Amino acid sequence: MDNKIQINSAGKIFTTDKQDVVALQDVNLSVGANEFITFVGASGCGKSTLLRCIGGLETLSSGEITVNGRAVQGPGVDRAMVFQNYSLYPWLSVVDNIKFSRRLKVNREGATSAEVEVASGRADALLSLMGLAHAAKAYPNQLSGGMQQRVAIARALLPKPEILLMDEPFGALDAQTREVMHDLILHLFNLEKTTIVFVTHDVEEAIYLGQRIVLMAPRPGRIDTIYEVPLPDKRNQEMKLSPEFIALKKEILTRIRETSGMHTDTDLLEQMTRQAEGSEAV
Ligand SMILES: Nc1ncnc2c1ncn2[C@@H]1O[C@H](COP(=O)(O)OP(=O)(O)OP(=O)(O)O)[C@@H](O)[C@H]1O
Repeated sequence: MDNKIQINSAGKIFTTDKQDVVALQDVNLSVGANEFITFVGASGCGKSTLLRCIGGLETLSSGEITVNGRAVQGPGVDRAMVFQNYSLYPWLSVVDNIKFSRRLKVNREGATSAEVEVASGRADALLSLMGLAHAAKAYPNQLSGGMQQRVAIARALLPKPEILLMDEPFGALDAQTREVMHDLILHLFNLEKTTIVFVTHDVEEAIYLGQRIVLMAPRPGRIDTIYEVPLPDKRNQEMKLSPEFIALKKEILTRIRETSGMHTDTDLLEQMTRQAEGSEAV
């Protein structure tokens, strides 16, 4: 796998009135091209800070992050970000929200009508892919949370970014909508061949989506463990009941608890593992 993102000895210290916070300490990681990598870890372990540094929204205090071998020095069209709050423009329709960034670029660079047409074609394709064609003319306040997030993802994908950086994108959605979004994002990942870096609090989400999972630990924010997900690349919801899935979930939850002092219901997980093993044996 080609290397897309390289993080070398990354450190980030936030200096506040009261104290210095070491948000990242000696973080080293390679992310491959067309890899789906997920980040989990206790609150405050630096997940969002690292994502923002990759996105160029935050600068490192030490170390370096490169994308395609070039040092990150700010945001760029090669990296798109999607956040938990959909941050759509309320005064623009769905289709205009999706085309917005391209319109700015087109205006700035005095693009030809052919280029505008290509952008429009891709916007229409993304609308269909996201199941939003019927809502193209609607305004954000007329959409459900899941639909708004689909618009935000389509908008992020419009310029064909090589890397999609997602910070708790489904955190505000209900469980059922999240499942739909999971399968949608995996479908997009396969179609668009992007590299996806995805931050979440939800361990099940991290396993279901990720090829690798990076578990970070707090105080100081650092990488604790990297897990390979023992599931085929083509995922389906049934896999969440497999012994491998449940065993990994338990291992990660236990490690998060150990690194943060939080508690999980391990008895319940053990019971689920036994049940899943029982149904495998039948
Ligand atoms: N702008 C800032 N100024 C001061 N401290 C900050 C700033 N941003 C983040 N921090 C601190 O850096 C540490 C890491 O924060 P970060 O938001 O990256 O963690 P996180 O793992 O994403 O947390 P959560 O899961 O709760 O979102 C925390 O202690 C946080 O309080």
